[in-house]
Amino acid sequence: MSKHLLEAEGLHKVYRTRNGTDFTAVQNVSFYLGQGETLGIVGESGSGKTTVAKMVAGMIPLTSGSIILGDKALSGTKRIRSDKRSIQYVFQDPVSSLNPRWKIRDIVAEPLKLYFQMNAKAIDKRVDELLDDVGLPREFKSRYPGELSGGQCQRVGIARALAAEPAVIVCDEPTSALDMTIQAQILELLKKLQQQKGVSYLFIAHGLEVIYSISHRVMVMKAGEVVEAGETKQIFHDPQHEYTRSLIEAIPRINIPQFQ
Ligand SMILES: Nc1ncnc2c1ncn2[C@@H]1O[C@H](COP(=O)(O)OP(=O)(O)OP(=O)(O)O)[C@@H](O)[C@H]1O
Repeated sequence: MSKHLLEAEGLHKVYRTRNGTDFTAVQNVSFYLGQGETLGIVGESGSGKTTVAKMVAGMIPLTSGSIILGDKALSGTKRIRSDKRSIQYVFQDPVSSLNPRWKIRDIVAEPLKLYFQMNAKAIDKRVDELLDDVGLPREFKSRYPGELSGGQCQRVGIARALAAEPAVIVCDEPTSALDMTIQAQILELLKKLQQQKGVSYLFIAHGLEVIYSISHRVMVMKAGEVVEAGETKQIFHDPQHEYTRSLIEAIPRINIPQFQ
């Protein structure tokens, strides 16, 4: 049995590019995630964050390395249903991550049908509860994604992830397509849901300011490697690496009043 809920060891990803050459996107990345904890993964564009996130979620194969959830080693992409259920993904673009031809009811009900034996009445009740959980009116059930704002679509994406009752939700820049006020509301919602349900987040972000308030620990990536990892406060107040310092300097101070 592993010590933590999730342990990733020596993750390595080599992509075969279109011109037939190999490109190493992620090298020797290791981290752990405790139950009810948030690990923020931060780094500039192309640093390998999404590649790590997708390997953890079983969406792309690992070139090498291991991922252990609880006491179980997870295979790359050929995961059994219960392992797929345990790690859910919230995407960066809330609108395009939802099927435009499906009503909100059907989108949120999909994991319920896939993972749990529930009758139609129970599904309807659970969809209502999930919409309540993410702060959306129940009437939205009969709407389509195109009739909702970006922030509302992201709430639907979160409800869909929660429907699977996962141990871990990978949040891949879930607020970067949203404006500042909506960003803050979604972060608050994710924090509230974590307190209520004890779910763990792997939270990907470009900049440190987004993850300051939500992450217990932070892992900084650059060019496919981890340059620094530690408690959020330590990373902000006593960064050890020049690259981390440059990310901190890039933050407009007004965005994180607690940090001043
Ligand atoms: N399918 C692929 N084939 C080839 N190279 C890829 C593929 N997917 C990603 N890459 C490359 O791997 C590197 C890491 O990409 P990744 O998307 O993981 O970075 P990221 O840190 O999430 O970036 P962003 O913040 O822009 O999403 C990049 O150089 C990217 O071009």
